[in-house]
Amino acid sequence: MYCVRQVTDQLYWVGANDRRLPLFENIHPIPRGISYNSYLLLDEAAVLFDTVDWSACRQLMENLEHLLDGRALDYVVIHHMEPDHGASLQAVLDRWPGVKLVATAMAFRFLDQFGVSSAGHERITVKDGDTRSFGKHTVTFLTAPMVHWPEVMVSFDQTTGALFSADAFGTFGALNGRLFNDEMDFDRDWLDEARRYYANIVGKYGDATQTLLKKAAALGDELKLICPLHGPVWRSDLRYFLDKYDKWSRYEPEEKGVAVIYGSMYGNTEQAADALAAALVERGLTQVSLWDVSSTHVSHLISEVFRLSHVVLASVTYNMGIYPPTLDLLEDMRALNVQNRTFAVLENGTWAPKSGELMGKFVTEELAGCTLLEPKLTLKSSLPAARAGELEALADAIAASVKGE
Ligand SMILES: Cc1cc2nc3c(=O)[nH]c(=O)nc-3n(C[C@H](O)[C@H](O)[C@H](O)COP(=O)(O)O)c2cc1C
Repeated sequence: MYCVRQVTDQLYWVGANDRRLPLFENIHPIPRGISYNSYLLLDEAAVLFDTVDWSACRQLMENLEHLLDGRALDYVVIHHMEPDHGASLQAVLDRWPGVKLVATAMAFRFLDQFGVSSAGHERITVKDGDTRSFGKHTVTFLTAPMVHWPEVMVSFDQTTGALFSADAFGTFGALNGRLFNDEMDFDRDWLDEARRYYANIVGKYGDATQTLLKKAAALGDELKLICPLHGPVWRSDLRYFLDKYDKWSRYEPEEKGVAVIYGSMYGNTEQAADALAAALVERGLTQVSLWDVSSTHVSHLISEVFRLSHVVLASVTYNMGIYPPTLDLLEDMRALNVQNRTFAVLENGTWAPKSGELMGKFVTEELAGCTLLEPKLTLKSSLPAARAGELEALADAIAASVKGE
């Protein structure tokens, strides 16, 4: 059975949802699933913008058969050759032997590398700024290198104002019938997953995203729709999501607040982290969150670090080093280019506490624009009530920094 949504008079969403995939990129948990968006333009030419993951191929084909209704598919525009969008290309090429391919030179190279057999299909190589008319609709192709992969391009339909934005503006989560941002409470139900998607999938490439945002800004009021490869289509309040992307890609926090992330084996570090979080809330901070590094997937922690201005890392000492899950988080922050955050550290050790010094060094030497607040709080196995004043002093320093005092 087909499942399509009309986007504009001649444009249709023909993608599919996957609610069975446990891990996106075999890394990131997606308990709410994922959508693979694909779009069909039925103008004088029938144009497919991207395909879907192999798991969603059958749905894509049924959607296309339904809408084409015996008519041939004329073009496939490939914005991104990653297999979650390119894997079903072969089935489309085999089904419509006359279909022509439109992509960047690098995307065609990747297509060959992934083993897609396109013999007999005309290849139209496009460069940044090239334009093509498909009938009433004239589309401009804009390269967006490293907005995830180097071959990426986006395209802009001048007629409808639709930006096919590839992985930019994507979101984790299956669509479940709702396609447009105004059919859902995005801020309540989707923003956290959108941020987690951005931070972990695109987050490393803030500069590339900024370049794309400038191209989008140059479109001005002509930009009416954003059609990403995952998640909702934006047809209203575009500024809201463009502003989020602007903040995230500048590595600016969305909120002034503190993520307290602790690594603890026997509960003593956890207890101190709990007390610190409570002390921060008592000082009037409303954005305080507390996370166990061992039981929270690192993708959520990265997302929280992108959201908030301050991070407290509380970690036991482990073989004279940082607790391994906390070290993983720090390394992920470095890999994803986390910048411009204020950190505080709390360490624990029974015979030679060392994790605080190492975390402080990592933050100041490995993460661009990040600063370390004093004092560092050192626990020797546990924090006795008699030392509560030291925890209060750390809370004072963090709260003052958050409030900009
Ligand atoms: C495998 C292992 C290695 C450890 N290495 C160190 C160490 O190098 N230095 C130290 O002071 N404590 C070390 N510890 C002890 C813990 O850091 C310490 O007991 C801490 O208080 C535990 O805090 P928790 O109750 O939050 O788990 C180690 C513990 C384990 C299990």
